[in-house]
Amino acid sequence: MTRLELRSLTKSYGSRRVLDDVSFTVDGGEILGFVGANGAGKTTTMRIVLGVLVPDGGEVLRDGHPLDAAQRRSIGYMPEERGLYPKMKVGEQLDYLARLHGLDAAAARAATREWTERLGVAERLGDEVQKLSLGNQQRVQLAAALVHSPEILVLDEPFSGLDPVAVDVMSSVLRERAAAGVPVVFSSHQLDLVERLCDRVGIIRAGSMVALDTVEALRSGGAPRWRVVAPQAPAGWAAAVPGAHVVSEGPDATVVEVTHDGVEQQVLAAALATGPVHELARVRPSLTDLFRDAVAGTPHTQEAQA
Ligand SMILES: Nc1ncnc2c1ncn2[C@@H]1O[C@H](COP(=O)(O)OP(=O)(O)OP(=O)(O)O)[C@@H](O)[C@H]1O
Repeated sequence: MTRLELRSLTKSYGSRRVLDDVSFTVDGGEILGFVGANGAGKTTTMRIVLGVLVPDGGEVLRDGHPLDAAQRRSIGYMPEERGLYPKMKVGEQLDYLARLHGLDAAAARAATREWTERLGVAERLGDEVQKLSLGNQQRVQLAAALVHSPEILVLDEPFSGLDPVAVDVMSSVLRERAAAGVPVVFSSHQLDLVERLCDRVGIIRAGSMVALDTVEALRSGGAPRWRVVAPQAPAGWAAAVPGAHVVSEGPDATVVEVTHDGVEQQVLAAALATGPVHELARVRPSLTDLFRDAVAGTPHTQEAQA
C-alpha cells in the first residue's frame, strides 16, 4: 500500500524560516488532518509535496523513495488558490486534465462523467467554470483532483465554503478513497470535521509540528480534567485539594485538572464536604480545545510573529 512520507522539511523566505523540520507520514488507507493557524505553514508544506515549491532541506518520499516528477504529477491535488480555467467548460476541463494524466479519450470521458455525477455537478458539464457558484466550482476542483485515479490525495482546505450536503459528499469521497488504499492528507480550519473524519491529526504551529496523533490519543494526553457540579460549594473550594488545579470556576460547575488519577476522589470528598454533589465527570477535550492549547501563547495569526 502506498505510503507518503515527509521527512524533516525546512523552508525559509529570505531570513524567515516558515517550515522547521516538518515530518509526518500518511499510510495508504489513512486520512490525516493537517491543522494550524493562518500562516502556520500548511500550504507551504503541501506545495513542497507537490513539487511546486522546493524545500531548503528534507525530502518527500513515496514508499521509502524520493518522489520523482512523474509520481508527483500523479498526486491528486486541490490547491488552495484553486486552479481551474474560468472560461473553460467543466466537462472539457476535466477531460483535458484526465488526458493530461495519460487517460485515453474514452476513459477520460468516463472518469469525468463518474466524478461529476458523484459530486453532484453532472448537469453543469457544458457550463463555463466561472458561471458556477463557488461551492460548485469547488466540487469541480475535487473532481479535477480525482479524474486520474490518483494514488495519493493532497487537498488544501477542500471543505472551505461548502454547504453541508457538499461537506457530506466530500467526506464520503475522501473516506472511500482512503478505504481504497489511498493516503489522504487535507488541511482545514473546520476542526469538528477534522475530528469526525480523520484517523490522525497533525497540528503545525509557526512552521513546526507540535502534535501528531489520533484524536483519541491527543485527547487522553495531558493532565486529566474533571467537572464537578456542587451547587452549595463556596468560591475557591477546590483550590486547597493537593494535586488539583482549578481550570475554571463558575456558578454551574468547577473544572479541575488533577496531577494523577485518584486525586478526583479527594476533589469529590472536598465537594461533598460543602453539600450535595450533582455531578463528577471526566472532561474530554475537543479537538478545538487541543488546538487552542497547541497554539496557545502565540498571536492569533502566526504571520503576526514575522
Ligand atoms: N512567496 C512567499 N514569500 C514570502 N513569504 C511567504 C510566501 N509564501 C508564504 N509565505 C509565508 O509563509 C508562511 C506560511 O504560509 P502558508 O501559506 O504555508 O500558511 P498556511 O498554514 O497555509 O495558512 P492559511 O491557513 O492562512 O492558509 C506565512 O507566514 C506566509 O506569509
